[in-house]
Amino acid sequence: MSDISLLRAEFPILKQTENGQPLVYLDSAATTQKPQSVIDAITQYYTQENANVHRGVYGLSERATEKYEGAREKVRALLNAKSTQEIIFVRGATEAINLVAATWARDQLQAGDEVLITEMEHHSNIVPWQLLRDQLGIRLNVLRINALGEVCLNAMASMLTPKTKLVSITHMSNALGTINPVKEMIALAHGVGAKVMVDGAQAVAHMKVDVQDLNCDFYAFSGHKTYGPTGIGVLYGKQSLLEAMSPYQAGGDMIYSVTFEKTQYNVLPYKFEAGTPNIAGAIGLGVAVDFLNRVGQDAIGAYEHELMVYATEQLQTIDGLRIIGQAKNKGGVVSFVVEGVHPHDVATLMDQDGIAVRASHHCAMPVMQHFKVPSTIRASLGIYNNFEDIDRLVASVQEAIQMLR
Ligand SMILES: Cc1ncc(COP(=O)(O)O)c(CNc2co[nH]c2=O)c1O
Repeated sequence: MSDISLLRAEFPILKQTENGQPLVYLDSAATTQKPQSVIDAITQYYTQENANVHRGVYGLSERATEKYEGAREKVRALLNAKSTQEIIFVRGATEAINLVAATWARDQLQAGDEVLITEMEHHSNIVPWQLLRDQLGIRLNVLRINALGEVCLNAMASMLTPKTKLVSITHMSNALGTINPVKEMIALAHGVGAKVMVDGAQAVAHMKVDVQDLNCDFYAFSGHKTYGPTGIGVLYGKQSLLEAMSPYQAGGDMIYSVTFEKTQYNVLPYKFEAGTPNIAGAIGLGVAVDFLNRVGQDAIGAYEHELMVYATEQLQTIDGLRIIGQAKNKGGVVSFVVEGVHPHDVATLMDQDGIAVRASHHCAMPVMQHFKVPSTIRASLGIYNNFEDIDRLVASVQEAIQMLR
């Protein structure tokens, strides 16, 4: 692992204090902080390269297009997709999932067909399928989690039927930290002819993702959770599926020719990128990919795992504290509740100590229902966190509890 103190120095926001204390940022599952290289790339685009892409026949536009499409190639390589035609820029994982629901699913599913999700999904991978259930009459099945926050492959196999047309699963839970055995889950789903969407929002920044090795049909992630800017994300889709899908949004750039009688759509990936894209966001994402490649996704995940294990051990010494989510295969997320005190009150007091954690249902209300809690306090890790951050977290939790009890 690269020198963490040198890596921390690349993140300007970490130099500031919060309530008079050095900031300890432990909410990277919500959004990661941004390295100076990403910030500089966006500034450089707007100060030296800004022009609309794909249509200008002048140098500025050609350079902007080269940067934009260069970012797409970086994402292709990061995911090991076969072609840049399989890389669609969207706003984030939410839009990626909604795009598949609005196109592939609406094209392919009919009343009585089944979609399988897990109990640990983020709302962005629950509600789109509920809308289709209510509109198309499909059946939405839920693979339950166990007391540790894990799914069971045998239980999944027993839920798959010839009517299961889509399995949509998170690679890593934002609320529990559970890392799912997605490669095995994909193979099971393909065994009954179902396609698989993987929500990779919490994975790409923490582990190497190879979409060809996984053999997933769709893969989604958000740029802002991978050290990139907000408003840019990626949908990967197998080219054969994307070619057959109806367009998602209609307008400029997604067309080849338009008459009032008929429109011929553009080729991939542009068929799914209507209107002026988030050019600066894509360029920033490309530089974030450079950062991930320089540090190494698996190295980041291994370091965060060490911090997570240390944080779990230290927090578990606190009377009345219960860790929510103790999967054997777990990423850099520690969710917990404390007997007799509300998570929001604890997190509010922790903010006074300069500690930034999330107290919420984390857009995973079914997970909260499963564990019979209204919300949890969640510390989620990024490459810039260190063991001192964990020590300050634990001390602040202890102090908050003493004040509240
Ligand atoms: C697993 C998962 N899927 C999808 C999303 C949606 O991503 P977006 O489209 O970029 O918003 C999130 C966001 N998770 C969180 C956002 O804020 N706190 C979180 O835990 C997520 O954690």
